Amino acid sequence: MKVAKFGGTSVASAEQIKKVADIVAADKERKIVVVSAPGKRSSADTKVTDLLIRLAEEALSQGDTENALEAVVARYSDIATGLGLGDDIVATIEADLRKRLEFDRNQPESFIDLIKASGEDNNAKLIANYFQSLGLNAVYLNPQDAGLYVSDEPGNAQVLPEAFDHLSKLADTKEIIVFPGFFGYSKEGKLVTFPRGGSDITGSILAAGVEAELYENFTDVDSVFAANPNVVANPVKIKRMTYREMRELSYAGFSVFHDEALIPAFRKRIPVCVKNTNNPASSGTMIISEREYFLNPVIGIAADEGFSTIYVRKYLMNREVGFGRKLLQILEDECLSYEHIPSGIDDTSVILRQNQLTPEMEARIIKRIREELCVDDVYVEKDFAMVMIVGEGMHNTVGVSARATAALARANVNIEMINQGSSEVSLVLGVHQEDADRAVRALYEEFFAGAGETVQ
Ligand SMILES: Nc1ncnc2c1ncn2[C@@H]1O[C@H](COP(=O)(O)OP(=O)(O)O)[C@@H](O)[C@H]1O
Ligand SMILES: N[C@@H](CC(=O)OP(=O)(O)O)C(=O)O
Repeated sequence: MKVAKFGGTSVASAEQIKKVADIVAADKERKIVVVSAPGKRSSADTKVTDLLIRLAEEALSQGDTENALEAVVARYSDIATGLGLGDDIVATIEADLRKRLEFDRNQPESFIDLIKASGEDNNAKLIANYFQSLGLNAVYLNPQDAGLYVSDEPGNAQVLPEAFDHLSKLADTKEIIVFPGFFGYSKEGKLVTFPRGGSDITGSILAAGVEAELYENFTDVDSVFAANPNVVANPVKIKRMTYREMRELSYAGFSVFHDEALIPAFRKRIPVCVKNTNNPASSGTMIISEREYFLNPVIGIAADEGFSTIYVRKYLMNREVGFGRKLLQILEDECLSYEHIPSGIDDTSVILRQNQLTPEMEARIIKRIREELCVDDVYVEKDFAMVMIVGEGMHNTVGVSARATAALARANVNIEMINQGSSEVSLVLGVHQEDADRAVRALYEEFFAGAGETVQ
């Protein structure tokens, strides 16, 4: 059995959904089909998920929900017409949305989750309906009925271990199951969404649950490339990569596959294949446990923006037992997660996602660190990007860091931070945000110039 997930671009229009049906019908092993909400039809378009967030926010601020609701219904109506489906399905979708808008708004985050998850839920119903109209033996399945239980963290759900047992029962299905991505239910029956882009996570959880032979992730590019194609022109295609290479690269900015989606597939050793809905004949990228890496020590270069550094200096920090624990305790008290902690003798920098630091939070953290840890200096610097060079071959190849730093020097990019060693497969370079694209291009040129069309 294969689990096939189709991303927002693959289900953005009737034309795209017809391609999805062809792909599903072409292989009888494709028994579980996970779908996203309709995504962008062009770069200027708006994803249905974003239209739904707007709708939820209008409702919460007692604004004009009718226009916002119309914009969502119009997307489904266009799709239904293009697929030759009757008006019933659109009426069902509109009624569903109106019903959701009546739910309790006292917990705004849960209310937003309920509205935004309707994008996937209604699309799955519509696509199941379309498959049936083609004579395919297909059914829509709701995540609650399937037992996809998750933690009650709105917009940030994590799968609960018992979900896998429930989902394993789907392995016997005779029908093609059309399953909405992006959300599950808490044990108390509350709908909770995964982080944005989380339909990839649903697909991986299902693939692990049924122990699929393959998890296919259909998107709008022929493969994972060695660098973001929006930054580097015609980057080389990656044929094979390991779970940990993909996890590091997607964490660091390869938005083609969600970084949290690797873990369920990895634990059950389910191979993942990233493929193109617009060109299914192309072999795509296989993500597997191990690969040979004699061709190039590096497999990809990614960059992600929006990081801040809390810089702390205290003379004799190295001798103060418990300093690191106390510093991290302050972050824990304030519910802040961090990404890296490069340290010197008398200094340490805590790098964290900037979106966690409101001005009030920043002022409170600085005050607490200064007063409770009696430091000589503490301040926050903003707008950093983390550039990550990733490859299984890096740890036993001499000179990767030297090549990387020399390439950045030639491109006149100042390196603010280097973190190497904790991960065997990556090197992280902190640079100013405005230098990030230049850094990626310089590193790509250094490691991939003349590499041909594909790597590994
Ligand atoms: N290294 C990369 N390789 C391939 N695509 C990438 C990479 N980095 C970023 N992307 C972007 O990811 C996009 C696909 O992801 P996404 O838009 O989330 O697709 P979907 O709608 O299928 O979920 C591609 O169109 C491409 O612009
Ligand atoms: N629709 C959700 C979940 C998702 O995975 O979408 P996509 O497949 O378009 O990345 C989002 O936009 O976040």
